[in-house]
Amino acid sequence: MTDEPLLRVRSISKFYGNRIGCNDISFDLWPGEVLAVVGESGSGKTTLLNCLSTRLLPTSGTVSYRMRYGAFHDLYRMSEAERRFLMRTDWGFVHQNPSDGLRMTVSAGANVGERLMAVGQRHYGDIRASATDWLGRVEISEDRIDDQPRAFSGGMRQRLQIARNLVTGPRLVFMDEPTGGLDVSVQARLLDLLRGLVHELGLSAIVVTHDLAVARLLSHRMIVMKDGHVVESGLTDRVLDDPQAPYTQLLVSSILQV
Ligand SMILES: Nc1ncnc2c1ncn2[C@@H]1O[C@H](COP(=O)(O)OP(=O)(O)OP(=O)(O)O)[C@@H](O)[C@H]1O
Repeated sequence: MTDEPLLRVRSISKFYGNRIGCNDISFDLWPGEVLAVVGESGSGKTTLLNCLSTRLLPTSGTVSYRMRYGAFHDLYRMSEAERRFLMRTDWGFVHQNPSDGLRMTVSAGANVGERLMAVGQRHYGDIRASATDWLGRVEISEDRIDDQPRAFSGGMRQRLQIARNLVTGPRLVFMDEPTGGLDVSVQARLLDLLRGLVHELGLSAIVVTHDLAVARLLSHRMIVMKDGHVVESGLTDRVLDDPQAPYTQLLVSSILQV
């Protein structure tokens, strides 16, 4: 642990014309910390995640990232090439829909291996060995390495997407509803796996979810959004066990009733 954050987010706002996407969001993300961003549909979670991961240009505000060599860089002042380099090396992005994060018509092994090639690995045997190792870590059996992900179940695809993202040893992973769209039993297994990997690798992550159970299991801290604003933030257990904002109280109680 260092005493400096990995990401500093200051007054990020994104407007779509007159419509608020997200408004005046600030927080620090610390090394090894998992932050959940929760809220109902349309509250601005995806807008915020896309602004933080430089997929969307905010209307105002700054996001700075502590590079491996220690200096903070303003993400929106970097060149496109520098941002792409960060995305390939230091960051991962796990999409809700695995087909957005995988190449569906190349083999599972190649999906994992090509990320290693993108960071400069050239030795075929080493790449194949790392891919095999990572498939094992996400519980995909080795004999599926040459199969294409379109032949996989939804849960397997999502596990493959996770392997593809983690194989390069990123420091920060963005996740957009990583267990959305999966059966409940598949979700539980995936969450367990994710929790183990995040812990083992000491990853920092920002996880967007509308599911408070996902936030509870994965995150240390959470922010609750409504209509583009943060209505409450704090340690996950505190927010869920003792919500202060009326909106969070409603969210927590409505979940408990189902
Ligand atoms: N490309 C866009 N153009 C115009 N308005 C948009 C666009 N994308 C999002 N919005 C609006 O911004 C607000 C926040 O949307 P956002 O998708 O960030 O919410 P969300 O919490 O991620 O919702 P969901 O869980 O349904 O994805 C909504 O009012 C939405 O209609």
